Amino acid sequence: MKTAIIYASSHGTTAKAATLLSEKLTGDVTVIDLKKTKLPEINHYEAIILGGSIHAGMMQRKVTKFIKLNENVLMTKKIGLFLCCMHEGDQAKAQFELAYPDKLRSHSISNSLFGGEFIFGKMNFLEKTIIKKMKGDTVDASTFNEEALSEFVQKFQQNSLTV
Ligand SMILES: Cc1cc2nc3c(=O)[nH]c(=O)nc-3n(C[C@H](O)[C@H](O)[C@H](O)COP(=O)(O)O)c2cc1C
Repeated sequence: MKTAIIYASSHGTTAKAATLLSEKLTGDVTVIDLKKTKLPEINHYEAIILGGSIHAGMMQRKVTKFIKLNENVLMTKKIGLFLCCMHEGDQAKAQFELAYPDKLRSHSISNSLFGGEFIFGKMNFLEKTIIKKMKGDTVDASTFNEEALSEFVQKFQQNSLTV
């Protein structure tokens, strides 16, 4: 099965998740960074995995725009959706629901939250100020969840055989 992992990442967490996914998935997998490839051609892929992260409540516009432009084609593919963010529980779930349209979420065969990372060395001054105020310090933190990523892969592969 030809699969494309299409993502946008601000500080590298989603990029790391995309690479890990490509290593764990079987078959022919291509990783596409929307910062480098603005209008990827997706017709020849049977499966598409979309990923982004949350900054100030919103997923990257590059991902949202890609979804809008390809809405109809995406509904003909096997779809996986993931999100990286630091909020957990209901807040994370609400962010996920805001990031991906209803129609695409219902159509997806696997979707998950992979947690996130605060890497102060990669933040600009404004970002550092915002996160320091919110968090109370400038210590790097990670909730990145490789187990959730492996479960996502398992479900994606299992369901792609039946759908
Ligand atoms: C300036 C800034 C704002 C953020 N805002 C949110 C937010 O609103 N909700 C959330 O859950 N995580 C938030 N995060 C955490 C990011 O989602 C997390 O750092 C994620 O790992 C970023 O992934 P990326 O490097 O692929 O962009 C924020 C991080 C930064 C630096």
